[in-house]
This record gives sequence, C-alpha cells and structure tokens, in this order.
Amino acid sequence: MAIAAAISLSLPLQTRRFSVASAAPLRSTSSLHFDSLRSNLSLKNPNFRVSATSMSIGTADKISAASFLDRRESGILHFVKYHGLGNDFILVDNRDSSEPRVTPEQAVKLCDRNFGIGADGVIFAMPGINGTDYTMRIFNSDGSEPEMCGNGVRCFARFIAELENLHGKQSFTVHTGAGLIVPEIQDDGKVKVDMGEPILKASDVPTKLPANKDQAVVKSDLDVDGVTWSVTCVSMGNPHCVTFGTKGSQNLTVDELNLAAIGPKFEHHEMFPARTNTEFVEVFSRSHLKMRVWERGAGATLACGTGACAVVVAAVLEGRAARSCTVDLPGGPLEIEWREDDNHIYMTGPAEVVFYGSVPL
Ligand SMILES: N[C@@H](CCC[C@H](N)C(=O)O)C(=O)O
Repeated sequence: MAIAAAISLSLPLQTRRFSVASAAPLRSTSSLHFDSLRSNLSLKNPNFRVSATSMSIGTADKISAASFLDRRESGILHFVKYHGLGNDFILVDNRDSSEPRVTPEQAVKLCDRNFGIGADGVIFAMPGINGTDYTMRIFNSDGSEPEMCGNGVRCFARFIAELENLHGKQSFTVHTGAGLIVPEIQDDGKVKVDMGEPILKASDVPTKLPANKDQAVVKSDLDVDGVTWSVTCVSMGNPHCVTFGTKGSQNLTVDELNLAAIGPKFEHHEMFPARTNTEFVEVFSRSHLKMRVWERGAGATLACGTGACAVVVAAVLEGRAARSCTVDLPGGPLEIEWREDDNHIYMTGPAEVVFYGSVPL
C-alpha cells in the first residue's frame, strides 16, 4: 500500500519536474521497484541542467529504504521526500555525523519548486544528544534554521522507522532546538507527538508586544499597515502569532484572505525580533477550528504542526475553544490536545513517503 502510493506519486513528479533519481521503498522481493536514475542536476551549477532520464519498473531483488540511502557515493545525496498534510520535506540520513550534509545555500536550491526537488524544508536525522535517541535539525526553504517543525517530526519518525527497519508501534526521543520531542508511531501509521509545553512569556516567544500581568501576549493589538489585528503569541520552540481577526471584527473567513500580501508583513513585523509564523483562524465550534498559515522562512504552506498547536493554545487562552480540537489546514486535519495535567500539547496526524531520490551536490 505504501509502495503503491510512493509509485503513483513519484510518476507525475518525475516527469513534470526533473529528474531526481528515484526508488520506491521496498519491503519484499515481490515489490515494484524504481531503479536508480541519474540526472545532471548540479547544485554547484546555478543553471541547473536537467537531462533526460529513463525509468525501469520491475520485480526487485531484496532492497530496502535503508540500503537505498546507504549508497554513499561521494557528491551524491540520497534522500526521501515525505509530506505531512502537504507540508513537504527532504529527509536526509545524517546519523553518522552531527554536521548537516547539506548547507543552507544548498537547501534553498533543493527546496526550489522549479529548479530543485521542491519542498518546504530539508530535515536531517542526526545522532542523539543528551541521552536522546536522535537529533532533528531542519532548514526552511529560505535556508534559515527553525527550532522545531511539527509536521516534520512526524515525517522524521516514519523515516527513522524505515531506516531502522522497525514495524508497528514505535516511539523515539528526539532532541530539537525546542528541546525534547517524543513522536510515537501508532498502529494505524499516524504519528502522535508529545510536543512539550507551550511558551507564553513574551520575551521568550519572542515578541516586543506589551505583555499582560502573566507576561503573556493575549488578544493584543498589532498594527499591520494601518489595520489593527487582535493577536495572541505562542512559542512551540518556534514563534507563532495567532489571530482570529481584526480588532472588534466578527469571525474570520480564512478562505477570503490574501495570504501572500499580508503574510510577509506579519513575518517581518518589528514586534517579532526573530520573525514569526502567523496563523489566521476561523472558529467553527469549541472543538473545530480552521486555519491558514504563513510560515517564517517558507511562506504559505499547506500545513504547520507547531502552528496548529499554537492555534489551540491561543484559542483556549482567548476562551474560544476547548483543549481538544480538530484543526483543519489546507492539507487536511490535525488532532490537537493541550492536556491540563502535564501542560503538554499532543499532536496527531499522518506522515507519508512521496518519493525516493538521488541528486548530485
Ligand atoms: N511547518 C512546520 C514549521 C517549520 C518551521 C517554521 N517555518 C519556522 O521557521 O518556525 C511545522 O509543521 O511545524
């Protein structure tokens, strides 16, 4: 099933864009197998050249994701592209080193949707530190490095399971820039993640907006190009500005927003010294929200896991929703729970392979 999905998704991408080498994840000798393809795409060359490629589909000898990624020709990057509700990432097996195998500049080129593989970010699976099983680092598509990525960590968990040939329910401890994160692959293949506690202290979000007596920024006024928005600021390790609309307005209709026009104005607003991710939220009920996101360093994406967590925290703080919500994103729904007993946020959602590939660096 996973193999069929990988193959059908691979084909349009292969033919439409370019030529990353491609291979489907294979778990048995009867599986279909895309043989390795090679392109002339060179990240050293600013004018990427793309060559014609050939593809073979046949009955494979025993080959696995791990063995595909294990090929260590110098100058070639083997990767797996995953997505979590359309928030897509290039996953790199970096377990042998704490130095990312791709530079931020190369990440920008790899993420380019016309001249590269196309992704919202590049994620590295690295050796654990401080007693954790693994470390996850990520570069956004603009080359900046965020502290955390919610959809990314679900993809990360599935990637590790592929690499380590693990099946069924699995849980890992992952060191991130946001501290310890614990994803658990469930029996149905979805990943439930203990995202830790939200950070509300204004200076830690960080935001320069005036804080309330609890040092949090809740329902504060933010002037953006002469329009006053009502915002609540939450860090999930990375900064989020959540808005349910302009000051005094009715419920937002998020489909009507011109995200490309207003998103960058929030991202680069002087009140956010580390820039910010911004979530625009529509409330359907106390347990059902809809959001669109403008991500720091990546722009409009189809989903943002840390953003969905921040949205539920903000909705609870503003008295708009209960602690357990379905959050609809353009790419699909996430289940989010902000537990009262441990103050942790739990996010549950899918993570899927898109295709396997190789690219010269
Ligand atoms: N899409 C991610 C968040 C990725 C990082 C973000 N762009 C930032 O710079 O903070 C998610 O699913 O959480």
